[in-house]
This record gives sequence, C-alpha cells and structure tokens, in this order.
Amino acid sequence: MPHFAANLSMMFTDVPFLDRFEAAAKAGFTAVEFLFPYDHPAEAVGDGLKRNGLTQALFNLPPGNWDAGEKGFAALPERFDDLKRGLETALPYAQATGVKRLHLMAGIANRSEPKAVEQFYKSVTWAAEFFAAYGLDVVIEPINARNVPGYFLNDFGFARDLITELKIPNLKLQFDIYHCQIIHGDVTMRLREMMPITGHVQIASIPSRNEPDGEELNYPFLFTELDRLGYGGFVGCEYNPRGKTTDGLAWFKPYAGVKP
Ligand SMILES: O=C(O)C(=O)[C@@H](O)CO
Ligand SMILES: [Mg+2]
Repeated sequence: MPHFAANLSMMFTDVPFLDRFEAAAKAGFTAVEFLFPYDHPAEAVGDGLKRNGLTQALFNLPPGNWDAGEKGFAALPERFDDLKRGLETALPYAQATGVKRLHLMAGIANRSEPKAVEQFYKSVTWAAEFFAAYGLDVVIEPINARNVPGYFLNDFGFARDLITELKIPNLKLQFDIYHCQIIHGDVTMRLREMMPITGHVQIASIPSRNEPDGEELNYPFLFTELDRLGYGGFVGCEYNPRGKTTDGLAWFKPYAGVKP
C-alpha cells in the first residue's frame, strides 16, 4: 500500500505552517513533505514532526527569491555560489527533520544552451556528492511548462539520461505524476521504465491539480501499479485541495495510518 505524505505547503493551509503537522497527523497521515521550511527555525520544524509522530519525506533546497520567480539555480552558471550556500542552509533542516531526500531545483534556463546543460550536470554532481556524506539522496524533478514556463528541466527523458549517465548512487528522479501526464502522457509505461531510478513520487489530479480522485487519470490503478512495481518510497500529495483539506480526503481513507 502506498505511503502517502501530506504536502504542508499546499494542504491544511487554513492553519499556520507549524500547526499543519498536527492537522496532518489528525487526518491520518504518518508522513509529510513541504516545499521550503526556511522561514521557520529548523528546531521548530523538527519538533512539529516529532511531537506528531511524523516522518519527513522530502523538502526542496533553497530556490532563491521564489516570489520574484526564481526556481533554483542548478542550471545557472552565474549562481553556483548561491547554490553551494543553499546546501549549507538546508543541512540543519535535514538534520532536524531526519529527511532522507532533498529536491534540487534546476532554475529558469534554456536547455538548448550548452552552458546551462554543463552547469546542470556540475551542480547535480556537486549537490549529490555534498549530501552523500550525510546519507541523503538528491532528487531532480521534471516540471511542465504550463506551470513553470522556461523551467530548465521539463523532460523526463532528459532527467533519466542524466541520472543513468552520471551513475551517482544517491541521485534519483522525483516522479511527479501530474507533471509527467502534462508533459508526455503514457504515465504507467514511464513509471515502469523509470522505477529503478525513482526516489520520490508525487500526485495530483490533471489538469486541475486537486485531490487525486477524478479528472484525467485513474489513481487507484496507479497506486496498485506502484505496489506491483515494488515502490517502497513516499507518495507526496502535492495538490491544492478544492476546499477545506479534510473535506477532500475521502480518497485517502483506505490508506490512513499506513507506515512504511
Ligand atoms: O512543482 C512541483 O511539482 C514541486 O514538486 C515543487 O517542489 C517544485 O516547485
Ligand atoms: Mg512536484
């Protein structure tokens, strides 16, 4: 049975961030993820988790000025120092939460520009080697161009080739089913192909990015497929609830309380 992680940047937003851990636990989640914890002290985030018996599935490395449109630096040669500083910033949060994987964002850059590609390889290698020393994985996620126009990493085949070519044991794919369906379709065949390099999975309905209980994809089929493929990682609920988060959790009832 999949092990779902509530995304606390998108779910339970009717309460302040640090109160969302309790809200997720009360709703039956045993794991959480979020985009960025950096507005709060690492200890407070770690306490929120521990007090509620939750496991941290994932969070993102610092992306730069998110509100100004920055989406990470990994493909930006002129921002390599910022990227390196970001790894240091994330480390205390990783240690306070006990998370085992971190998402490295590529940034807004043109993939047909050789310097951006070269920098992406360099940054990904640097980050993976940095976190290997702490027993952490680094994941990279293809993101569709409708949600993030100009995002460098917008192709699952490119991510697969890079991971396969670099052969860095702690470098893996963040397989967001929502993005895969929008970019390519054929989600089941891609899950089958890319399962050996997949370190994290995320879900949402397509095209609305709401609860995984309708629209384009048959999620119960995909959850069974993840089990059939032997996926033992987390499935992040990275969706915008249609209304109050708890009112939209009927789909989750059979999975509540599942531990790895
Ligand atoms: O947008 C997504 O999908 C994510 O997983 C975020 O963490 C990155 O924006
Ligand atoms: Mg995602």
